Amino acid sequence: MTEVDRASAAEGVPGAALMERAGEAVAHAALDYAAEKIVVLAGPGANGGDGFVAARLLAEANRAVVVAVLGDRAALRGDAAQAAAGWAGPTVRLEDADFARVDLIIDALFGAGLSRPLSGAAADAVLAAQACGAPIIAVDTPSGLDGASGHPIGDVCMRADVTVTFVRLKPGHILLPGRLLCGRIVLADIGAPASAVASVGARVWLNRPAVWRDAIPEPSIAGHKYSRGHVAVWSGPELQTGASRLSALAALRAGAGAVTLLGSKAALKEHAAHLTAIMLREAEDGWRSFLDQRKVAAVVVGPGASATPDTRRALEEACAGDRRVVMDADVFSLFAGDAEGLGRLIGEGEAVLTPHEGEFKRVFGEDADVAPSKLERARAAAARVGATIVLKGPDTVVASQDGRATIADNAPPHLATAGAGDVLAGLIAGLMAQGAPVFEAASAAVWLHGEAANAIGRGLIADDLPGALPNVLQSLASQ
Ligand SMILES: NC(=O)C1=CN([C@@H]2O[C@H](COP(=O)(O)OP(=O)(O)OC[C@H]3O[C@@H](n4cnc5c(N)ncnc54)[C@H](O)[C@@H]3O)[C@@H](O)[C@H]2O)[C@@H](O)CC1
Ligand SMILES: Nc1ncnc2c1ncn2[C@@H]1O[C@H](COP(=O)(O)OP(=O)(O)O)[C@@H](O)[C@H]1O
Ligand SMILES: [K+]
Repeated sequence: MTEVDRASAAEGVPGAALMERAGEAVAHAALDYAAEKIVVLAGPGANGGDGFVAARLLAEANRAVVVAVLGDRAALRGDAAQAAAGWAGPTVRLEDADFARVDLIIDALFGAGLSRPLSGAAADAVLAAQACGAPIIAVDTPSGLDGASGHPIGDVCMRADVTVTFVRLKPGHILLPGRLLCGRIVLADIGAPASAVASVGARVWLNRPAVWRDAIPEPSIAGHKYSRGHVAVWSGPELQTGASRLSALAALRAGAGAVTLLGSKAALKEHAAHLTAIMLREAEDGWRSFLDQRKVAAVVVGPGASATPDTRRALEEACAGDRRVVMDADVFSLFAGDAEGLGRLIGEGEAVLTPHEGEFKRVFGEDADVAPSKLERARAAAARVGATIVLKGPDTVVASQDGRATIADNAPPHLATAGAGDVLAGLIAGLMAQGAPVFEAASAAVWLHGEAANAIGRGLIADDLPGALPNVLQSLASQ
C-alpha cells in the first residue's frame, strides 16, 4: 500500500486526497448506525489521520464526536497533521477517553504501520472500548492485527464489527483469525488510479473466478472423451476404498473425459458395487504401462492409500511420466520430515500437494507452524518442493512455486467433514487433466469445492459434493 500511495502521488493523486476519501468511507459506514455519541480513537500515523477526517465529516452530519488521541497531537506529521488541523471539535488524550454511554467507536489507532505489540494507553483503550459493548468500526484493520499475516501482533487486538479498508483487501482480512477480528469488511475505492495499483504487481488474490476462469478450458465441439483428459486414481486397499472413490467421482464431475481407479482385485470389487461411469483396472505389475498407454493426464495418489511401499511405488510411477500428479493424505505420511525427498521425486514435473495443517507440519516441520503466516508458509513450501501447495482450512491458500497465491473465503464450516479433502483432490485432477494450468486448476477447484458445499448447506456429507458440482459449474458458466 505504501507503493500504491507513492505511485498514486506520481500520477497526480496526493496522499491527502486518498486520506480524505478514506475518511469519507469510514464516516459513510458510521452513518449506517443510529449513533449519536461517537468516539474516534486516533493513532500517531495516517490511520489516525483517516480518523480525524471521519470525525470532521460525522460532526458535519450532526453527530456528537470526540477524538481521543494517542500521544501528542502536535507530533502528527504530513497528511495526518493536515487532517487533524481540519478537526476543530473536542479532543481528549487517549488515556481520558470516556466510553460511558458511547454509541459507536471508530478505531483509527493503527493500520498498516503497526510495528510492535500494543502497550500502555493504546492497549488500555482497546480493552476499554471492547468492554463497553458499543459497536466498533475499524479503519483499515482492527488495531493490533497484522494485515499481512492475519495474526494479532501481540496479546491485545481490537475485535471490530465492521472494518473499512481501502484500495485492495490485505491478506490479514481473509486469513484467520484476522477475518474473524474484522467483522463485516467494506472495501472502499479511495481514488487510487488503477495503473498505480497495477504497478505494484501484487501476486496474491482473493480466490474468485476472475483469477482463474479464463484458464479453465471449455470442452471443444470436436473433442472426444480422451481429449477431455483421462484421470487415474490410485485406490486404497480392500475396506479402505471410499476415499479414492470420492476422488474419482469428483474428477469425473469436474469434466475429465474418463476416470480410472487402479487397485487390487479385492478393492475393485468394492468400487464395482458403487460405480458405473468410472473404469476399474487391476494394477497387477504396477501401473506405469497403463498410465503411458492410456495417456493418463493427471493422477491422484494418497486418499485412503495407506503409507505402504505399494503407495510409494505408485507415486514414483505416477511421477515418472509427463503427467500431473495430485498428492494427498498418506503421501504426507510417506514423506514425513522429508520435504527434500518429495521435492526430488517431483523434480521438473507438475504436482499439487493438498495438505491440511497437520499434514503440512508432518512434511515441512513444526517450525513451519508459526512463521510468518499461513500465506508465507504455503509459498515457502511451494518453492521448497517445486510444486503448487493447497494448504487447506477455512482460509485455504493455494501457493505456486512462482510466488502467486490465492486465499479462499467461501468455504462454509460444514465442509470440514470426513472425505471432503478427497473430493478436492479429485476435483483438482479433473481440471488439470483438461489442460488447465496447475495453479489455476487448484484455485478453481478450491472455489468450486466451497461453492458446492454452500449449495448443499447443513447436513452435508462428502458423498454429496460431487453431485452438487453440475449446478455450480452451470451457474459459473452462465455468470
Ligand atoms: N494508500 C495508502 O497507503 C493510504 C493509507 N491510509 C491509511 O494509512 C494507514 C497507514 O499509515 P501509517 O503508515 O502512518 O501507519 P499507522 O497509522 O498504522 O501507524 C504508524 C505509526 O504508529 C507507530 N506505531 C506502530 N506500532 C505502534 C505501537 N504498537 N504502539 C505505538 N505506536 C506504534 C509508528 O511508529 C508510526 O508512528 C493505513 O492503515 C490507512 O489507514 C489512508 O490514509 C488512505 C491511503
Ligand atoms: N472450518 C472450516 N471451514 C471451511 N472449510 C473447512 C474448515 N475446515 C476444513 N475445511 C475444508 O474441509 C476439507 C477437509 O479436508 P481434509 O482435512 O483433507 O479431510 P479428509 O481427509 O477427511 O477429506 C478441506 O477442503 C478444508 O479446506
Ligand atoms: K485501525
